[in-house]
Amino acid sequence: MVLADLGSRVAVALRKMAQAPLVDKDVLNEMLTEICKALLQADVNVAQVKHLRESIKKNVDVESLASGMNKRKMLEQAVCNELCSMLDPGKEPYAPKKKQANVIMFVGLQGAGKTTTCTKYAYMHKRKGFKCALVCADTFRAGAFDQLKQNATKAKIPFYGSYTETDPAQIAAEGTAKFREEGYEIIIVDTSGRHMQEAALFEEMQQVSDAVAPDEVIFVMDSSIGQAAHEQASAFKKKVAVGSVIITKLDGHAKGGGALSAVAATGAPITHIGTGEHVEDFEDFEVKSFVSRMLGKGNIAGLAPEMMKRLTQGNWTLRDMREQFQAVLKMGPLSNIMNQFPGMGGLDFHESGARIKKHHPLEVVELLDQFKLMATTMQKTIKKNKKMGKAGQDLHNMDAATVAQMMHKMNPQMLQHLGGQAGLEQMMAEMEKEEKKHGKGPKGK
Ligand SMILES: Nc1nc2c(ncn2[C@@H]2O[C@H](COP(=O)(O)OP(=O)(O)OP(=O)(O)O)[C@@H](O)[C@H]2O)c(=O)[nH]1
Repeated sequence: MVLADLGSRVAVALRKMAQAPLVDKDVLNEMLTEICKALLQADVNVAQVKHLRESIKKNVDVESLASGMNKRKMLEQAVCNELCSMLDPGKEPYAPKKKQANVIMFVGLQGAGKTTTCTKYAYMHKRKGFKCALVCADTFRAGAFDQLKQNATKAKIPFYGSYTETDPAQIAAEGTAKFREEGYEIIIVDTSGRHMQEAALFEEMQQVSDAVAPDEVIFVMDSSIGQAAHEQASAFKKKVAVGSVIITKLDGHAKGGGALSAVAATGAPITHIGTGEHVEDFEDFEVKSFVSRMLGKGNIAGLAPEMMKRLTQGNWTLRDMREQFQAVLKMGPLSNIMNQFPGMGGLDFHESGARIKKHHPLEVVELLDQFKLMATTMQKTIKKNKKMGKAGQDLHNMDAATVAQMMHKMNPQMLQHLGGQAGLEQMMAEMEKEEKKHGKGPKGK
């Protein structure tokens, strides 16, 4: 996802600033300009970027930075805090309660992923022990009921809908009443997608809301919506009481910044993110860990030091990989583990995890080859950079030819997932840091 690109661009700007011999107002301004440019290009709302810039300028004391040792850390923290406060409206989302009916209404633009997300939400809560049911109040899109029916059946969740009734408020009222009577705890009402220009549909959404009196309204937003996100989110908020937000399709190549900054328009917290088309591709959203993952501040040390050590030292054998995979599988979904690695936040390991579990020899070999290629390429480049380091050149200033050569060698899909050149550079820098920590760095460094 492009958000990983944003993270590495912010990290590059911070690093450049930390390397400056003297940090004065000009250097700070230059860094902020670069960060703001990156944020705008990721579709973060213009007003919010302006606010972030002003707030950092106000809160960071350039004089103390000039004499302090931890310039980069301090600024990184300031940027991190600002991004967190942008994503955190400081409000607790609605928490469904057991042993009572919680009616949750889903709203959003056409194609945002509401129907898919309704099932994901129901499935997640079902696994937490709630008795869940789905109501299809989308009479606008032909096939909407069939889609919900299909998803619900697959996830073994009861559903309600109609092929003949055309009034969505009527269906919603009937469905919720039926499930209330049957003692369901989470009753999810899926509504049709609409644009703010479609006044009649907005009216209809309000009628559905009046008919079911939801305990919570969830606004579902596609991460690729861009700068329009703010305006659309505000329009929904004006009509119904949006209590929380779910951002979908964060697995794709969307810039993401627009949807994230729309949180400010609704004043509602993001509770979950959609990361794929499958029912399990759904994660809880936690602001701090999301921002630090986005900025590439993963947690290698705490999670898989042995794995990283072997990779950076070049002792990466097929046997090692098999053992590592087995250990990793015990720890949870592979995507969760790999996302802890700086620079790997955008990699799609969902498929990989599924493939290992199947244990088909050919598929496992193909997967291992993919990793081996990456490990070898990284190792070679790190060695090359050690030489460059002796010649007074640093990894961070790796010449374009080296990067181009490396990009050429890598599987284009993997490269894309790594966030392109910027993501790759950042990952290499983090690996070099790890290597130094393990005492294998070039002499005198
Ligand atoms: N990659 C990816 N695709 C998703 C995600 N969520 C939904 N989709 C896909 O997005 C498309 C639209 O999703 P729907 O659930 O039909 O959207 P909707 O908001 O109900 O659509 P309307 O009823 O027309 O408003 C489908 O092809 C889904 O599979 C996600 O998190 N990642």
